[in-house]
Amino acid sequence: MKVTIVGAGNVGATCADVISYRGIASEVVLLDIKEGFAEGKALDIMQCATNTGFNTKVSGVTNDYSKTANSHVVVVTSGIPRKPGMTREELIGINAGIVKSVVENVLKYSPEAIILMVSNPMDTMSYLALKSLGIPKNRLIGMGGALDSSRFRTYLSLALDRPVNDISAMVIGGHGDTTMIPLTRLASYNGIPVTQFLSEEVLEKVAADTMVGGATLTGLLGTSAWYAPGASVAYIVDSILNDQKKMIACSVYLEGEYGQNDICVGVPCIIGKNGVEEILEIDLNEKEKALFAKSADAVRVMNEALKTILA
Ligand SMILES: NC(=O)C1=CN([C@@H]2O[C@H](COP(=O)(O)OP(=O)(O)OC[C@H]3O[C@@H](n4cnc5c(N)ncnc54)[C@H](O)[C@@H]3O)[C@@H](O)[C@H]2O)C=CC1
Ligand SMILES: O=C([O-])CC(=O)C(=O)O
Repeated sequence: MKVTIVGAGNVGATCADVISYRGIASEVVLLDIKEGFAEGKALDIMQCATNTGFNTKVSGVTNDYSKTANSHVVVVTSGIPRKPGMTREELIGINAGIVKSVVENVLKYSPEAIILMVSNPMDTMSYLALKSLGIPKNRLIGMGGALDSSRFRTYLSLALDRPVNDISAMVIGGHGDTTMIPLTRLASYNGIPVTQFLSEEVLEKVAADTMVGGATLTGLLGTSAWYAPGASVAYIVDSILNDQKKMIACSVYLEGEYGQNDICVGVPCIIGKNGVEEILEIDLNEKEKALFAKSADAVRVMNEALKTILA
């Protein structure tokens, strides 16, 4: 199976690395506009093969979309990342134009591909890609909830001082500092609600830390994170290519689910060989429903901004 990753920067190269060493795809193509950059990253990753034991073929190209032909999955990481003090939403002016031209080129050579959107502001970039390409909605997946949920689980694990893989928890809503909704009420430690172990005050701090998880890392690193984002993309690609039907919170197009229409925002989905195979409508309480509606409103404001930016 072939995976193309557009943007060979921090996130794109990490995706290629994780997908390769875990043997998720047989072929990975990295594409970037910077001359020679994707070629260099691909060679470097390929030269890990003997010492980490994978056989994935990794290649890099400078802006030559013909080399991406017939990809099963295309991951879009092209665009600028934020700097400390910025929001993801501030990236829209530059990233909207990049994402639009990238996905149009991608589709020319891989008309059946499932597109995995990473570039920020991710919910709006997902909406932009879906609307400008007119592809079926099951083929457009925005990556945000997988990462936000892994951060939520990490902070819960630190608060509980228990192994992270014993913890189950999910973040839905927009992929923004103020739009994420960590579902604390439903988080569990081996099936036992975490509310039995952690005080309300601690849980509130865990939720707040999760929401600004990306901003915290941006402050520490000077640019946004890449290891966990790359691993989160690989997790979704694995579920698609190996038809694992994992339940993953992803930004997908809603038509009535959760009371929302004509928007891409994070909800629990079943991800398999057809991309988004099902949207799960879980029971939210009144407070969670109100947060979800507010989150969707904020994403909608960004979607509206596309009209002026791309005019
Ligand atoms: N959805 C999510 O959870 C996450 C989203 N992101 C977003 O992913 C994007 C990439 O982040 P990084 O990899 O850290 O940035 P980066 O700057 O390291 O890499 C971006 C790459 O895109 C390339 N690029 C720019 N325009 C292009 C075009 N037209 N065609 C092909 N390549 C092009 C650049 O040359 C650069 O190599 C950012 O928008 C960032 O905000 C980052 C982490 C998580
Ligand atoms: O924080 C950022 O700008 C990048 C991102 O989306 C994340 O790491 O969650």
